Amino acid sequence: MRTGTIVKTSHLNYSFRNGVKTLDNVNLEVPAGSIYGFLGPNGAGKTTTLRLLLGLLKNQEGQLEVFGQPFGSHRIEILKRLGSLIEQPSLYLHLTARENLEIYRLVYNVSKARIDEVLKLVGLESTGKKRAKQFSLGMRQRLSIAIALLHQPELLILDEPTNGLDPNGIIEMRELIRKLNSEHGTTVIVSSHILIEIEKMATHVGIIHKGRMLFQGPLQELQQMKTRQSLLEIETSDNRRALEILSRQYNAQQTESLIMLPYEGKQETAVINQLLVREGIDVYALHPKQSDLEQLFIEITSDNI
Ligand SMILES: Nc1ncnc2c1ncn2[C@@H]1O[C@H](COP(=O)(O)OP(=O)(O)OP(=O)(O)O)[C@@H](O)[C@H]1O
Repeated sequence: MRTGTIVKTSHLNYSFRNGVKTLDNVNLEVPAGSIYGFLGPNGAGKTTTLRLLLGLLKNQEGQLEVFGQPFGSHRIEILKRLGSLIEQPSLYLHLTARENLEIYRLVYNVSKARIDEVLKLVGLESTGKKRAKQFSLGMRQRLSIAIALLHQPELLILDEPTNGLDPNGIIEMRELIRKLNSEHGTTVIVSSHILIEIEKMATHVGIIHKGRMLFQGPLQELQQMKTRQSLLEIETSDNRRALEILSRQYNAQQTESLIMLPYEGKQETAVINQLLVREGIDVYALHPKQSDLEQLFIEITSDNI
């Protein structure tokens, strides 16, 4: 298995014709052997980034490296080593899974035996004479992945592979991704707009929002950040004394003009206010502060996207 970084982008910028920056300085780093969850709300720029990685869009600005090689000058070599499912799968619906694979086998020039291997890998080995048009969406997705796996790619790029799948289909897709990664050492980049989905399978996470990366790192790091509470910023007539009083009960800290402590909810804010007022301190502001990331989680986990 490869070690190091398998995909690296530096200062990637991209604008469609309207002049709006769809990607703004995107620095992606995908470790070899990882399941890299590429997370962001709809329209964040995930597909655009992945299309650039596959050469489906012409790079405008910044560097793209895959397998340690610059994409521009090594396009064909790179594409031979990766597989992808980025648009609707193009399957022959009147053909069986095996027949579909047979067509692509000839395109990729791989052995017949590989068809059995990939069918087994994606769990479609017993679909027999069933035609693809009789398949569920999940089965079609898995057949598309089987096609993408025919040439044994080291890197698999999947754009929202669970979109439209039923709960069972989602679980099967997740298990397939995990298996490919753990048993075959395939590095997988998988995009999604659903935080819990990424948390269930990714080893590393990149979060993109409005074309900008807000977080990138191991999943554990993200989880630590998530549990970190928001801060309550307090401004008073006498911050020095207020700090003294609050420090008796809270983990309070002072910056130049503010006191900050972990935000625990509105009720707690009222208690803090009373405490200070009782001590004769005027409270000018009590302001819960949300980080960009926390705001993003709210957007990602809200139902309306
Ligand atoms: N061909 C295009 N021409 C103009 N604007 C585009 C085009 N493709 C995408 N966009 C815009 O670029 C932005 C990013 O789109 P992109 O498809 O990369 O987002 P995404 O994160 O993959 O979200 P989704 O899951 O909705 O596809 C969006 O505002 C989208 O409307």
